[in-house]
Amino acid sequence: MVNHGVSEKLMKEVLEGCQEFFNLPVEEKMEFAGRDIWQPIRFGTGVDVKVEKFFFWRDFLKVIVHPQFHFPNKPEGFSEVAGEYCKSTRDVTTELLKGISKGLGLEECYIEKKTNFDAGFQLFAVNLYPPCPQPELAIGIPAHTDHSLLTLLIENEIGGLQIQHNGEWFNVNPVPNSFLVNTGDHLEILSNGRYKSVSHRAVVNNTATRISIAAPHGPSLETAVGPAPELVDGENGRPAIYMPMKFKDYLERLLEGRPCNLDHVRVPVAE
Ligand SMILES: O=C(O)CCC(=O)C(=O)O
Ligand SMILES: [Fe+2]
Repeated sequence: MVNHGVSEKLMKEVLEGCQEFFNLPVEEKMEFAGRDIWQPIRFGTGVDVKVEKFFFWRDFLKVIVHPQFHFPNKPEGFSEVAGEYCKSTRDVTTELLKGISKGLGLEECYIEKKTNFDAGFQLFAVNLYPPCPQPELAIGIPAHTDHSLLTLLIENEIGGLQIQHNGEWFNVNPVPNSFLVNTGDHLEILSNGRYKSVSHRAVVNNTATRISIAAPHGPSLETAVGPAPELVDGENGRPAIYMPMKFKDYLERLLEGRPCNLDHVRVPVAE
């Protein structure tokens, strides 16, 4: 997505801030280490975690930035830049959700209202993928779908993101100053399958460090989103294909590490 109104300067500054954060001494970053997904600021280093035959070749920083804004207090000035950036992605997402609501034949604020978006759960999730000597033996992030309604992603100019379409993987080439918008599980649920949650992954390379910042925007934690009744018509072959689940519970299921969380809420199809 281009012409989104977020300044090139802000995007550059936030990427630089992330680089400076990862450049901090390990001890300082480890102050934020943790496994609890509800910890507001969480740093992790995945380089030595073994998953089947592959290694997760990335470090990450995950921060809960909405409904309450949290942020590491270093490097200096990073929190202010990130605060402005998070607000900008929220504004862009709100506009997109309005357009999507209208496109589905619903009232403009439909998705915002149904998901209690004003109190929506938003993360600032940064991934740093260092060069990997044997990229074919590692993965940055394995195939997954995002839990959100929409995720806005920016990256430095090093490719690595791939999306799956009809069973095949395609490279997403970085377009400067653009957002890559991924549709997430909750848009698929709310639209009763009209929007598909995109399966994606990140691969690594042996030459350059890649940084990506994902901004997943979701419903409020207390809201259970189900298919919009307006988009369900059981008698005409469009039954509800998902069941509502409170977003907080949905996120907790992520801990089970299933590749596709939508399976938890799919309505079983009668034989
Ligand atoms: O690094 C990327 O491009 C993908 C990141 C991602 O999918 C995520 O953080 O959910
Ligand atoms: Fe993702």
